[in-house]
Amino acid sequence: MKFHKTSLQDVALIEMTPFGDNRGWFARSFCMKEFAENNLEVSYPQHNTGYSKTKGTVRGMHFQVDPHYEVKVVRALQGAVHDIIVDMRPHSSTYLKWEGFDLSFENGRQLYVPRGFAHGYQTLVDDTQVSYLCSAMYVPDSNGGYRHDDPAFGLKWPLPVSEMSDKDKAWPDFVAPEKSGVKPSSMPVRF
Ligand SMILES: Cc1cn([C@H]2C[C@H](O)[C@@H](COP(=O)(O)OP(=O)(O)O[C@H]3O[C@@H](C)C(=O)[C@@H](O)[C@H]3O)O2)c(=O)[nH]c1=O
Repeated sequence: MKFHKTSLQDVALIEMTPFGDNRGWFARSFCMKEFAENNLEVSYPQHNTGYSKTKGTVRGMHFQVDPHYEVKVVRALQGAVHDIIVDMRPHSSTYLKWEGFDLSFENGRQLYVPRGFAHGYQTLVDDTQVSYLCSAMYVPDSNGGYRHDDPAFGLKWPLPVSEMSDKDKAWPDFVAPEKSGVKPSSMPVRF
């Protein structure tokens, strides 16, 4: 596997190393040893899959709050997505910065999303499956989110939005705690 740095602190873009033959190919998608050598989380008690029917579907921007905050390792098992993450860690050098990544079945790329990031994606084709390893169990009460079009972030999505959950339409505006003086418990990482 190859591990690439990105513009965001602690984020990695991971490429598989496929071994091709007459049947197709084989590749490692997770390796405890290689992740550990790259200082990445190695324990993932949950492995989730989300299927979206329609091109343009947006899910996000999601996180779980501390202490249930989680690393996610995201990839497209089928189809393609534009995946966006926002660094919500107040003490990070890339606090409130974001970056988008194209993840597809064809390119096999995986995105390593550290604890303290908001995460979302838009499907680029119909019938897309996204899989992600999670380093923490799902805890409904610790779920948080921001809207995909929150003006505080100015995220650029490649397509018009076709589908979205009611929950994702209703997330409140992000207000920077350092500006408002309010230190919300709904930040992924507590202030
Ligand atoms: C995430 C999750 C959801 N659920 C349930 C809750 C709900 O009834 C149903 C659908 O949940 P959601 O609407 O939150 O699914 P979805 O919008 O696909 O949520 C996912 O979005 C992407 C962007 C992420 O980053 C993921 O961590 C996750 O939050 O599944 C679980 O039982 N376990 C889980 O781990």
